[in-house]
Amino acid sequence: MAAHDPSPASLPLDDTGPWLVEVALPVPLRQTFTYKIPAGDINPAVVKRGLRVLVPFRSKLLYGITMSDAYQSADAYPRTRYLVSCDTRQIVIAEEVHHLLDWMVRYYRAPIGEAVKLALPPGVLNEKEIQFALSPNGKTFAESEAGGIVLAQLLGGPLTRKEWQLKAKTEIKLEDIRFWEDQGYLFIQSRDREKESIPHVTVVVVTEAGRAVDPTELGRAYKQIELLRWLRVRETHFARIPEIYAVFGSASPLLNQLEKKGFIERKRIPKYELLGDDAETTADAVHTLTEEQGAAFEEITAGLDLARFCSFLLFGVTGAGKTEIYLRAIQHCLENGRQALFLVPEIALTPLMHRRIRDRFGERLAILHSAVGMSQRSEAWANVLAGKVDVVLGARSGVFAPLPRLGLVIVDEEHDQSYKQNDGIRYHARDLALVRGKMAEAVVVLGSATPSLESWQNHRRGRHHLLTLTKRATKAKLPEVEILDMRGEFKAQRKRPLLSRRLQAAIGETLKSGNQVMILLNRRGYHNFLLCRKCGHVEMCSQCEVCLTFHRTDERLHCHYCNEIRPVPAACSSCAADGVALQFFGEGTQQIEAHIQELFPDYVVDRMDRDRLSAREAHQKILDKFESRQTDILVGTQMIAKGHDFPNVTLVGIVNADQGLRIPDFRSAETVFQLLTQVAGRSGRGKNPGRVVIQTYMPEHYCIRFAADHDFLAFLKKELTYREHLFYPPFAHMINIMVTHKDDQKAAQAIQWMAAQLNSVKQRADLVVLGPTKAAIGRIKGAWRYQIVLKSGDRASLHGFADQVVETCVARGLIERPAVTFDIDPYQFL
Ligand SMILES: Nc1ncnc2c1ncn2[C@@H]1O[C@H](COP(=O)(O)OP(=O)(O)OP(=O)(O)O)[C@@H](O)[C@H]1O
Ligand SMILES: [Zn+2]
Repeated sequence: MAAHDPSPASLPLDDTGPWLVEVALPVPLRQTFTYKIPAGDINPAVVKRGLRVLVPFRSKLLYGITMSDAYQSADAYPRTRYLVSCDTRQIVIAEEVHHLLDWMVRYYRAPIGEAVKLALPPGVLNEKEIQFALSPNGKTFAESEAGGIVLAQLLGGPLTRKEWQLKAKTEIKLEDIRFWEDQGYLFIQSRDREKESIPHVTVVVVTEAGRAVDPTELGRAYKQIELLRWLRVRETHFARIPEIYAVFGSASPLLNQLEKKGFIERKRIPKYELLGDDAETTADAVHTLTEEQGAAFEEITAGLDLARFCSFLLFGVTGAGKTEIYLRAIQHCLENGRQALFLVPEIALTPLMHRRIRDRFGERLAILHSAVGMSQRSEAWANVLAGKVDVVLGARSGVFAPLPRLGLVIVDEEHDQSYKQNDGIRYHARDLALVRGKMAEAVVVLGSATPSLESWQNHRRGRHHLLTLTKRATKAKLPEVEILDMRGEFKAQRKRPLLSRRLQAAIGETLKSGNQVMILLNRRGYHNFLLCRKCGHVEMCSQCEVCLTFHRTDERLHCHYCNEIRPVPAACSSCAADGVALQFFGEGTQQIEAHIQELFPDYVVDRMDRDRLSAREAHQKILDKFESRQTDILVGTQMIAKGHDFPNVTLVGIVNADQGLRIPDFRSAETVFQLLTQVAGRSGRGKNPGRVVIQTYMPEHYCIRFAADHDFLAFLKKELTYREHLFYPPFAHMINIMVTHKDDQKAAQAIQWMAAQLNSVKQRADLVVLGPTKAAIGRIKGAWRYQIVLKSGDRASLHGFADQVVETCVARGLIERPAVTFDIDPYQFL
C-alpha cells in the first residue's frame, strides 16, 4: 500500500481526526450512517456527495449513496467502519436532485435511503447483485503460490460473497476484500441478473452523415441514392430490414456499401419502439395551432422566456390538443438552451403519445419507462446522467430525473391519482414537480380536462395561471351523452342486466357503421364475490379483510390485495351448506367481455385491465391492435380512459357508472366525475360524431349529470361547496397516520394512545381528529390496520403535532417506528 501515490489534489492527513462521509443506505431508517474513508487508499478529495459506495452494514455489504462530501472530525465514534469501495467515476445523484430529495424527506417524513432509491436507476442499490471478480492482475496473483486458497475460488468466474464463502468454506472478511481491491486484484461489480426479455429488432438508421450528404455525391450509385433518399424521407429515419427488402429486393449489398460509407447503421432497438411504424403511421403532422391553443402557447413561452418559476393550469376539454401545446413548449424550452421533463400517469398506457414525442425529439429524448427491461432503463438513466438528452419522458418517479438545466416541467393529466404513490414513500409527483420547478426556476404546466380540486384551488389562490381550451382542436364536437337509468331496465328485463337494451343496440349500430367501441367497467375479474345464500357468508381472503373475486381465466378465487388464489370451495366454508347454496354476484371486466363476445360473435373483442399486465408488452399490444382496427370492441377498467386518441371510436359505453360512488372516500364524486369525463372524451375524436351511454342506478347524482353535460365548472362549484362545508381538502390539510401490525392488540393500543394525545391538544391546534378506527380494510397481508385521520387549516402545526405524537409513542415503546406510516396529503383511506 506504500506504493500508493498521493496525487497533488489529495487532502492532507492531519491530526484533526479521520476522514468521514455520510451515507444513505436502502434501509427503512430515517438517518444517514457515518463511515470512515480509508484515506491512504481512497483520496478524500474525490469523495463527493452523490457517489455510490459499498459499505459493511451489520453483517452484510450494502450499496449506498454518499450524502456529504468527505469531512474530517476528531470525535468520530471509535468503532465507525470503513467504506469498502467508492465509485468516484460518476455522481449518480445530481445536486439538484439532492435538493428535491431533502425536501421530500422532510415533508413526507421519509427514510432517506428509500428516498434515494427512487432517484436512482433500478438495481443500483441492489445488494443481491454484488459480485466479486478477479482483474487480470488478480488472476495472475491468484494462480501464483502467494495467491492463497480464498482468492483462487474466483478463478472460475465472479461470485457473490455468499457463493464465495461457500466455495472457500470460510468467512471472507471485509478487510480482506478491501485489501485485494486496493491491490487492484478484485473488482466489485453488479450482477445484471435480468435476462434480456424484451424482444429486439434490427433496424437500419440514417446517420448524421447520411442525413447531411448531398446524394449526388454518390455519383452513379443510383440504387444507393434511391435507398438513402427513401430512408431519409421517412419520419423516423429508420426502417426494418424486411421493409427494405420489400421495396428494393435483395438489398444486402446496397446496405453494406452505404454502411461502409458511414451513411447508415444497423441498430438493435426494442420492438416496442416500433409500435405501429409498420402500420401506415398516423402521420403526426405539425398542426397549425387553433386560436385557443395559440393563446395558451404564447403565455407559456412568455413564461419560458422569463426563465423564472411560474406555473400554469392548462384546462382543456378532452381532445383540445393539449399535447401539441406541450410539444411546442418543449421545443421552445430547448431553443432557450434548457431541458424539459414530461410526466405522464403511466407510460405503458400511452404508446401513442410516446411515439409522437419520440418522433419530435428523437435522440434528445430519454424514456424512463418501468415497463421495459432493467438494462434499458439503466441505459436511459445513464444517458440522462451523462447529459446526452434534453427531454425526459417519465411517469411518477421521472420527477427525479437528473436534469441540471431544467426549464420546463409538464404534468399531463395532472388530476390522475397514479401520481400519488400509495406505498413506501407516499409522495405526490405533481406536488414534487411544482417543488422541483420552483427550485430550478422553471415553468410548470399542469394539464387536464378535469383538473383536481387542489390545483383548481391553487389557481384561485393566485398560484397557477389558468389557460383554457374550450373546443376540440379537430373541430370535432364533444360527444352526445345519454344517461341510462338501470332501475327501469331492471324492471323491464326482470333481472339485473349487464347491458341495457339501448347500449346493446348502440354497439350494434356502431359496429355496422364500421366504427369502434370502448366499454368501461372499473372492476376486474369475472364475479365480485361468492355468497352462501343459506348463511350469508361471503368467501374472504385469509390474509386480508376483503372478499375474493372469481376469475374465469383460471376458474379460481383471487384476492386483489395480496394475490392469494384459491379454488372455488365445494361447500360453504362457514355453514358447510353444499355448493348449490353458493352463488356468484357482481360483474367484472372478464364477464362483460364474454357477454359482449356472445352478443357480437362476428366482431373482435379485447380486454385491458391489471390482470393482463403479466406480459410486459401486453398493454401496448392491446392498444396497438385497437389502433390498427384489428379489434372492434375494447373492454377495460380505468386504464382505457387515459388520454387515448383513437379517431374511429364513436361509442363509449360505461357500465355501472356509480360503482365508485359507493367507496367511503370524500373524493369519490371527484374521481367518478373525472373517470366518466375522461372515458367519454375518447368518443368522437375523429371525423364522425361520437356518443356515450352511461348506465347507472344513480342517474340523478350530480357528478353523473355534470359529466354527461361536459360541465366541469358546474361540478367544481358544487363539489367545492361540499368540501368547504365539510372541511376537506383543498380547504383542509390532512394526514393519515396508520399503524399496522401482525399483533392486533399492539396496533390497537398504540393508535388509541396516539388518539388520546392528539385529542388533548386539539383545541389549541385547530386540529380535527377523525378516529381512531380500524381501517375500512381491517387487515391486509396478515397485518392489522388502524388509522387516525387528522385535518387542520394550518399545515405546519398539523405536521408538527403528528410528528410529536408518533415520536413519543415510539419512545415509550408502544410500537416500533416501521409499524407507523404517515400518509401526508392522503388519497387512499381504505
Ligand atoms: N391545431 C390542431 N389542428 C388540428 N388538429 C389538432 C390540432 N392540435 C391537435 N390536434 C389533434 O387533435 C387530437 C387531440 O389532441 P390531444 O390528444 O392532444 O388532445 P388532449 O387535449 O390531450 O385530449 P385528452 O385530454 O382527451 O387527452 C389529436 O389527434 C391531435 O393530432
Ligand atoms: Zn388477500
